[in-house]
Amino acid sequence: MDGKMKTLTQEYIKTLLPNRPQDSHKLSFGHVLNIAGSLHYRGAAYLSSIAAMRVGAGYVTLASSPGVCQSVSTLTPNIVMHPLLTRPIIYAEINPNVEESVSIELQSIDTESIDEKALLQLDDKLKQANVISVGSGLSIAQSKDQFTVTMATEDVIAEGNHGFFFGLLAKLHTCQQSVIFDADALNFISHLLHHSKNSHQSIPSLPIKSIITPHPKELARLLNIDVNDIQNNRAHYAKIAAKQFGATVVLKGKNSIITDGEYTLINPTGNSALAKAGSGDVLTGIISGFCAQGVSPLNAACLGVYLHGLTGDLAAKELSEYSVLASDLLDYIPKAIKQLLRQ
Ligand SMILES: NC(=O)C1=CN([C@@H]2O[C@H](COP(=O)(O)OP(=O)(O)OC[C@H]3O[C@@H](n4cnc5c(N)ncnc54)[C@H](OP(=O)(O)O)[C@@H]3O)[C@@H](O)[C@H]2O)[C@@H](O)CC1
Ligand SMILES: Nc1ncnc2c1ncn2[C@@H]1O[C@H](COP(=O)(O)OP(=O)(O)O)[C@@H](O)[C@H]1O
Repeated sequence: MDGKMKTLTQEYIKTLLPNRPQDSHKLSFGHVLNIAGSLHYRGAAYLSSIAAMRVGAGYVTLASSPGVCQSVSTLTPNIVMHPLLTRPIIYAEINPNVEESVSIELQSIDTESIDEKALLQLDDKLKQANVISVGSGLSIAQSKDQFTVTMATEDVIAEGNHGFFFGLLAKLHTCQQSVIFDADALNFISHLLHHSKNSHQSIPSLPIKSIITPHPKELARLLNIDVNDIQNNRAHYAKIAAKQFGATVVLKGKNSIITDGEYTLINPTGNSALAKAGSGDVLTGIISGFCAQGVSPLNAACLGVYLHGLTGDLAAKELSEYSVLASDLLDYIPKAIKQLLRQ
């Protein structure tokens, strides 16, 4: 590939498919550690984990709250669960019937926020995995957004998954494996960069083999610019992000852009069937599954985006662009791979 922007072709994509040696076992095809899901977004953990296995990864571990792990394990026996320590959120409730000075009562509720101590539970898994995906459905909700609080009580308000994520970023910083940052992982980074009270704290740079998969609004948050500017010059801002974060960037949407800052590719596959909640989580799983099999970040991003779009095209042919669900895409991944192999 030269330095100009090229459209991905099926012939080229086929050359990126990893081999399947017969003298092999499950770990020959890689181990994905997927840190995903939260109280409201359990489906994202399922979709991203299964998609990784559907494209050939040999082993997927889902690290999430016990509630998410339980839900996903009822849906599928194929994923290994790593339940993480959670903590209740302390919040203040104001009783309107009494004077405010005496009205604040501390309450606690289990919102499945991951405790910072869970970082210790990840040490071994981070060593075992050869790719880490983080963020699909992780939830950046802070208790402050959910409950009525006063200045006086702000100190005791726990901050959702923010502490856990900040610690994770520090751990991942020196990681040599491919790391895919999706959805709320990107929103956490944006928050740390542009809105955190602690934005004076230096943010660890991303690991050396990072892939970020923003939709346009997520990229707008990361770069702190207007989403319309991004949409009017998608390749330009994707390249800026690649250079700023030292990562391969997948800027999602119709004709997704893939760039590492040097090579820039545009994807021709996909249709409006993919504009359905959860289809981005499927993409993250597909890319991590290819990274697990030893494909480089740029090639895994190209292969993943093309195949995801092709999956949507095949699904729409049978189900219509109206009716495809993100979970249907999982069933069309094998058909899309077979089409690539036939070619
Ligand atoms: N089943 C599950 O468990 C699912 C879980 N999910 C998980 O949910 C979490 C939140 O993810 P999220 O993308 O819904 O929220 P968020 O980043 O706040 O963006 C919302 C706003 O962004 C905009 N916007 C979005 N797309 C855009 C585009 N292409 N181009 C331009 N703008 C775009 C749009 O703003 P508007 O245009 O309305 O101003 C919209 O209101 C995340 O962790 C994800 O993994 C989901 O995958 C769903 C299925
Ligand atoms: N109209 C479209 N044409 C082609 N691809 C699309 C279209 N709409 C969405 N997609 C693709 O679907 C996925 C949506 O991801 P995302 O916006 O993160 O949604 P979610 O968070 O709900 O999963 C991306 O891969 C995007 O490129």
